[in-house]
Amino acid sequence: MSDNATAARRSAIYLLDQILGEGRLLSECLAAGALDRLGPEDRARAQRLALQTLRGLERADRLLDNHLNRTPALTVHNALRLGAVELCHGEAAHGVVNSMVEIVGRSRKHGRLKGLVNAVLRKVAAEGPDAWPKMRVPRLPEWLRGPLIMAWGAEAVASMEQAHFSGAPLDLTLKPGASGPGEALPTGSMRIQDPGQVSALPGFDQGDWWVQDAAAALPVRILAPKAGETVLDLCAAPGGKTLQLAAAGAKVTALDISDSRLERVRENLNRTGLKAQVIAGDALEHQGQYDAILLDAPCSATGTIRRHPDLPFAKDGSEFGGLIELQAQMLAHAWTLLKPGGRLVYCTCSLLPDEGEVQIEEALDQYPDMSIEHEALGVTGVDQSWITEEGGLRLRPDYWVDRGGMDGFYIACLNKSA
Ligand SMILES: C[S@@+](CC[C@H](N)C(=O)[O-])C[C@H]1O[C@@H](n2cnc3c(N)ncnc32)[C@H](O)[C@@H]1O
Repeated sequence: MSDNATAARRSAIYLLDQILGEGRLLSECLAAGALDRLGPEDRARAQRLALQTLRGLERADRLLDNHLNRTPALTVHNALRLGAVELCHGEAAHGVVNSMVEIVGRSRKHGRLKGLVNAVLRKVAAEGPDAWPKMRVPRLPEWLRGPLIMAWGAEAVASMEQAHFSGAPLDLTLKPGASGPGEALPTGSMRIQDPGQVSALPGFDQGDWWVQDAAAALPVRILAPKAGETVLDLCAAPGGKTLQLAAAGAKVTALDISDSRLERVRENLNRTGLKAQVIAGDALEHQGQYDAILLDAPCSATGTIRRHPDLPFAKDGSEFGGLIELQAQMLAHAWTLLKPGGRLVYCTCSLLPDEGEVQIEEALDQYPDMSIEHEALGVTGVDQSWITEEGGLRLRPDYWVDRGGMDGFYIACLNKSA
């Protein structure tokens, strides 16, 4: 057992404690420096272990429940969960068990439970790997499952859960004229199933491409920015869509309320050699007049659970009402910034109709100068069956299932009468 492997496991358990105990997102833990003590390889390993454990948490708990009389303290439970998941993914039993026994044994508070950890994990090592593939696909928590079944039906939600459990490949958006690694998807993105270290892929240093889910690349393809147009990217960070707008030759204003997240936009612009005016500010206070606007509004992010399996555990849906209200306010203000005859793409990486279809239905009722631009959805690779009644695009994680799915998104292109 290497010290590094144990260090990565200890950090993975810390992440699980934060996510499952404190309701913090993985991204928040990372921003707070949770893995700063580790080298790049162990940092990647700790994240991978935590995410893998969250994807398989329901199965791990079922296996562990057979051998636990009562639920142990959270951090010990998380060590057992991580151990169970690793064992069921084929990791060598002695390495996993010894590592978890060492980690728990060193804890001043829980050290006496190392015997329990040893005994339980040995039992899981004996029976878990056979049982694992026969267990049901882990389900979303009820606070999210219920509304999604109401919206899409039980069968669709089961398919989404399968997609969440499978995780996500890496998608890239190419700079116009550049080439990049991977398999070309129907919409033009490139897909790599097992990418390894992203910065080591060909073309990264040259800025030939950037990481962006294939679904997340569609809003800008639908907006179809033209060279020289003034385009406002109202919620820009970390900047995948800003890069697409800039690469099309538009004069881009990239605004976001979070200066720290805008740092990522600046880094991405530098690496790719693309240009945009970057502004830290509140979308609701911004002024100006633009030919086109992209409003990628803050949302529940429930469309990104394939990549962020921490989300259903860290959240409970209590902030959704506030987000839905904010989206409506942002759309109202963005509409005042759009020149007559201009177009606005509204999108959210959400699976909830209240953050997508319903927002646009209500806006179309409310604004006499707003209409849907149906032709905008005629983008290469867009399946006609994804088009919704009001004329938007509904993307789901269980679409393109044979290729590895896509993020859930809602996208609509709105025209302002001249
Ligand atoms: C869905 S993310 C945007 C993703 C981005 N468009 C991309 O493609 O990389 C939503 C963003 O909205 C920003 N945001 C939240 N409230 C805001 C506000 N009042 N004004 C401007 N930006 C805001 C968040 O900081 C976050 O970066």
